[in-house]
Amino acid sequence: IVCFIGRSNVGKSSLIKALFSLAPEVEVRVSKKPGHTKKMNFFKVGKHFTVVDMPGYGYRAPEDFVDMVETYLKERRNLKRTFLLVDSVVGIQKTDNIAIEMCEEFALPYVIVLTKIDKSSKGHLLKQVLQIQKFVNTKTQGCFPQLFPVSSVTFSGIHLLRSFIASVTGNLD
Ligand SMILES: Nc1nc2c(ncn2[C@@H]2O[C@H](COP(=O)(O)OP(=O)(O)OP(=O)(O)O)[C@@H](O)[C@H]2O)c(=O)[nH]1
Ligand SMILES: [Mg+2]
Repeated sequence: IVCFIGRSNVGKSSLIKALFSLAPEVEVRVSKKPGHTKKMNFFKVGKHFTVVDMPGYGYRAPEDFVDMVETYLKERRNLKRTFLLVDSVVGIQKTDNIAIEMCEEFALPYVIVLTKIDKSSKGHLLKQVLQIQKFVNTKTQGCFPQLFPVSSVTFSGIHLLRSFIASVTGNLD
């Protein structure tokens, strides 16, 4: 199992949709309104692999978010990796820090994915990437050292992330 967490509207559902665009049995709902995903959604991919789309935290998050998500992340034994999505336009926000602290506290192996890279200029993106990379290198323990910048609109970075997920879940063919 791998799961995707991040602030409301950061692009979790869109990313899952982009990653599994080749697997038509995976049907992901995306909405313009933040706070769209209210429950944890489980998508079975193949026989041995499940993806979890989590509700977003922050703005218009469901009230039981903390209970639902924290409890899940804390107790899930076969959770292979947690993908923590950060909006590349605005970088790491307060609520992202809370999620990062939660991953650190539960000693979850997690990976930071930068979303919506089509929205900012190359220069702005580079600045955010360097800043977040420095944060990862100096302030985190459980975070994978490489960032994955992606766009669900242009599909930039999607192939690499898909391969990474395949390798951590043992689904490489
Ligand atoms: N430009 C751009 N827009 C994106 C990208 N990914 C998502 N969006 C837009 O961002 C909005 C939110 O996307 P969702 O995938 O629903 O976000 P979410 O994180 O699942 O949101 P919640 O379910 O509310 O937590 C939608 O309007 C998407 O079209 C991207 O890579 N580039
Ligand atoms: Mg969603």
